Parts: sequence; C-alpha cells; structure tokens
Amino acid sequence: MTPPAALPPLVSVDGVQKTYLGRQGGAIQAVASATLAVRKGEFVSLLGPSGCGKSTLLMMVAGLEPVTAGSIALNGTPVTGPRRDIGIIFQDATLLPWKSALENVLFPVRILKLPVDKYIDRARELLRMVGLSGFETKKPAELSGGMRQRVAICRALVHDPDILLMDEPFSALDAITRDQMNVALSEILETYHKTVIFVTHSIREAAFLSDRVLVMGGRPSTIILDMEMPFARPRRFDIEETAEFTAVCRTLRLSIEDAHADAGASRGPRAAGSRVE
Ligand SMILES: Nc1ncnc2c1ncn2[C@@H]1O[C@H](COP(=O)(O)OP(=O)(O)OP(=O)(O)O)[C@@H](O)[C@H]1O
Repeated sequence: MTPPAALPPLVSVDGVQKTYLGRQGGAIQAVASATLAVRKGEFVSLLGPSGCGKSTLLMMVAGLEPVTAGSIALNGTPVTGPRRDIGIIFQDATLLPWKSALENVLFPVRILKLPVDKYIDRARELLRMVGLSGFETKKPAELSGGMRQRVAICRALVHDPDILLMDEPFSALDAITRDQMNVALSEILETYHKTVIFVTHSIREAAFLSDRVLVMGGRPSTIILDMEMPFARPRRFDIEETAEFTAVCRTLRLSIEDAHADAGASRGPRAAGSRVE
C-alpha cells in the first residue's frame, strides 16, 4: 500500500549537485540539482537516459560518493559516509565466490560485528522467502544468475536496514527471470516493509514495482517528472495488460524521450545510444 503523504520523509535530498573531475582535468557535472523526499515504506524508482546521473545520485544517498553541494539526510541525520541503516544491491550480485549462499548472506553481519547467532535464523528465513531453501551451502558458482541476485537481496536485508538502494539489480537477467524477481521483490517488501530507491532502465519494471517514479534528464540533469503509480497492491503481472498501465508507461516514455532530446541537443551522440526498455 502507498504510505500516507503525512509521514515525514525517511530520505531527504536537498539541492544536491555532483561534479566529477574528468581524466583530462575537466569538470563533469553529473547532477545539476536534485531535490526529493522519500517517505518510510515508499518504493521510488529513478528512470532516465544513460549518463543522466541516476547511479551517482544513488551512490550519494548511500554515502559512497560525496556531494559537491546540497545535503542528504536519512532518518533525520546527515549522510556523510556508509552507514548501517542502508542495504545496497548492484547490477552484479558481487558475492564472495569461496563462501556459501548462507555465509554470503551473513557477510554484513560479520562486517558490522553483530552477533552471528542472532542473525542466522533471519538469514535462513530470507533465503527461504526467495525460494532458496536447500541451497544454503551452495557456492555462487553452483547458482544461476537469478539465484545469485536473490542471495544478494537477502544479504542486503539481513542486518535489517531501513532503506534498500538498488542499482539496476535485475538488468543482467533474462526476461522471465526478471519478471520472477520483480514478483519476489514485491513479496519480500510486503513482509519486510522497506523503503526502496531503485534505479532501472525499464519503464515497465519501474511502473510495476514503484509507488512513485522519478524521471531524471536534461544536461546537466535534474528530476523532470515525479509521478505516482496509481495501481493498488498487492500487484499481479496482469496489471501490465491494462489500459491504465499502458497509459502510465506512455507518459513515462514521453518524458524520457524529452530527456533524450535535451541530452542530444546539448551533448551530442552519447544520449543516442542510451538504453531504455
Ligand atoms: N567516477 C566518475 N568519474 C568521472 N565521471 C563519472 C564518474 N561516475 C560517473 N561519471 C559521469 O557522470 C555522469 C553520470 O553517470 P551515472 O553513471 O551516474 O549515470 P547513469 O544515469 O546511472 O547512467 P547509466 O544509466 O548508463 O548507468 C556520466 O557523464 C558519467 O560519465
């Protein structure tokens, strides 16, 4: 269910800018200005053309990349570096190849020096929820890409962070596995009620999963559309066949096409190769 608007934001991004120093010494303005608020329990996706700064914004929220200007607060405290109340999932599962699925899930518990015996049942329960009961002792090489990504989701959740940051977590998977992962993620969130910021190139994935979709675009980029997804939860895949879903996807697509046009006008061919599904 979409959380009530009255709740205070869990994540506040206020006038955030990011400029990288390029290899030749020039400045690359990745994010011109981003302001957004994400409420507790909300699922927000970031969509936009390649290079518009989605991952940069996510990494700044994670405390893994410093902001050039502006501020980010999480749970009312400024983000100044990596922190415990965040779980992160990347495109590649990045599991430790020599450790079992269960040990990979427990990895943040060890890093954070939390008592492993208190978290082991939770780790097993998470693996069960994603359909990996019986695979606890398998090494990553013995698992499929979808299974590895499910282990990565469990790893991000094991220490019970308030917020999950996901950077194109399913983009390397085939279409059927990706659909299954979307459903699995929705089910996990029904149970664990996490706040999520999700970066994707897939309009349908964003529309299906999110309470709200933000489109980033322009050069340098800002948030150019902030749209509530009007679909009740729990969601089933057949909503994708409805006229309402198609209309929402069309609005998002048009906004992204505008973003492409802006990018093409001011920066040339890079945007033409951008990937949006
Ligand atoms: N570490 C870095 N150093 C210099 N420039 C960077 C760095 N990381 C990203 N950039 C530049 O910042 C801009 C935004 O990149 P970013 O990866 O955040 O975009 P994105 O929207 O996530 O792209 P994609 O959808 O292709 O993953 C790009 O022009 C990119 O080349």
